[in-house]
Amino acid sequence: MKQSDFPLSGQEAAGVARGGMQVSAPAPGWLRIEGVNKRFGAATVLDEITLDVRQGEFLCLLGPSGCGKTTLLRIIAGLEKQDGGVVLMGGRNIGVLPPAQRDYGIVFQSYALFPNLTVAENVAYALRLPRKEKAKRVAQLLEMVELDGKQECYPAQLSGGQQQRIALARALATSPSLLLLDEPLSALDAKVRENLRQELRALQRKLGITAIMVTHDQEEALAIADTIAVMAKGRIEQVGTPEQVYGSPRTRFVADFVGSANWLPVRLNEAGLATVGDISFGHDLPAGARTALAFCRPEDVRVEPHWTAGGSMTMTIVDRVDFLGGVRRGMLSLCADRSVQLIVDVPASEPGYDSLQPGQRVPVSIPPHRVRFFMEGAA
Ligand SMILES: Nc1ncnc2c1ncn2[C@@H]1O[C@H](COP(=O)(O)OP(=O)(O)OP(=O)(O)O)[C@@H](O)[C@H]1O
Repeated sequence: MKQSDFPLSGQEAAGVARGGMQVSAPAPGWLRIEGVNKRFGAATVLDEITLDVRQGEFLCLLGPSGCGKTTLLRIIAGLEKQDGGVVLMGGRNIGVLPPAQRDYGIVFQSYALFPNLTVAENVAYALRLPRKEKAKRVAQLLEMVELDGKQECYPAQLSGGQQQRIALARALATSPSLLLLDEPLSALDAKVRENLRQELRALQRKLGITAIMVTHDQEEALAIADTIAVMAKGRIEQVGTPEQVYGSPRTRFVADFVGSANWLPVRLNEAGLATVGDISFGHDLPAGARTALAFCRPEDVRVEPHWTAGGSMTMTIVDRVDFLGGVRRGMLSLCADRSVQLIVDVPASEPGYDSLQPGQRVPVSIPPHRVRFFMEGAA
């Protein structure tokens, strides 16, 4: 990663200016992916991926279409062969084993159930047990996914959400150590998707199983994961908790992909303070830098009831207001420089904000401690 990819604020900025961040190496995970590469023809799809997953952790691989998430999951599963690097599970090099000898269950977006087999036969597919024990285990698994009584149904007789629960029961049938999930909720409608997401998380916690889920949906990843690995163009941009990747993105890509972002072009004024238009953030930029991009989230911007000149407050013009349910999203521009735009989220239920109208002038403030600086031109 280039030095300029790091956001710069306070101590961090000082650290970078002194010649690079001091990052202590994390302890290797229970599942360790080390230096994994993959090419398809001339295209590099995975570029030196290194990732550690703790036992019992729920990790989401999050990124836009084509960034290599599914390929990485398939390499862990042994459904695709890496060109370089290793995959270790509990210290064992599973990267050289065929899929059947790796200890995992997998769920795909398309359910991948056998249409000509009953629910019970689908769930029991991988079970090598005597008949009676098999029936008992199937009943137990169906109870676990709240589909007891559906043993004799065929997949086509079930809803999408129910079919995905069956696929989950089948993946868990042999009590694997690892659960791999490839966009398992993408084909479902919003309400079913949200319910199943919560149930999946509750079940994963209850069983204590390690889970890796591929998704391109940042809201889903934020809601379900212990840890998110944000990917772009075959590389990992950041690994962190949902709070870390949302609140302290390390690259501009992560800031833009996980949630909405405000980017304000700041420059040093004569007093050495970072300013944009008539706002001053009261921060020094990193040594040597005269310009940077100030980043903050829409909910960090405050619409103020009264105008006070100076500091982190500025007068803006409301260009547009969208009602998004829980929040109203205002698109504003600075009166001092109309080319600088701000996205502002205000709680829809708060009195006063429902009267925000296009063309209106409103004072807003951006608390300096909510702002992070990125070098201009960084990825
Ligand atoms: N078997 C294959 N042969 C050739 N190219 C492939 C193959 N599988 C994947 N790719 C290419 O590799 C890149 C990464 O694909 P991958 O499916 O891993 O991405 P992804 O992040 O999971 O995206 P999506 O969410 O769209 O599936 C894409 O450009 C894809 O077209």
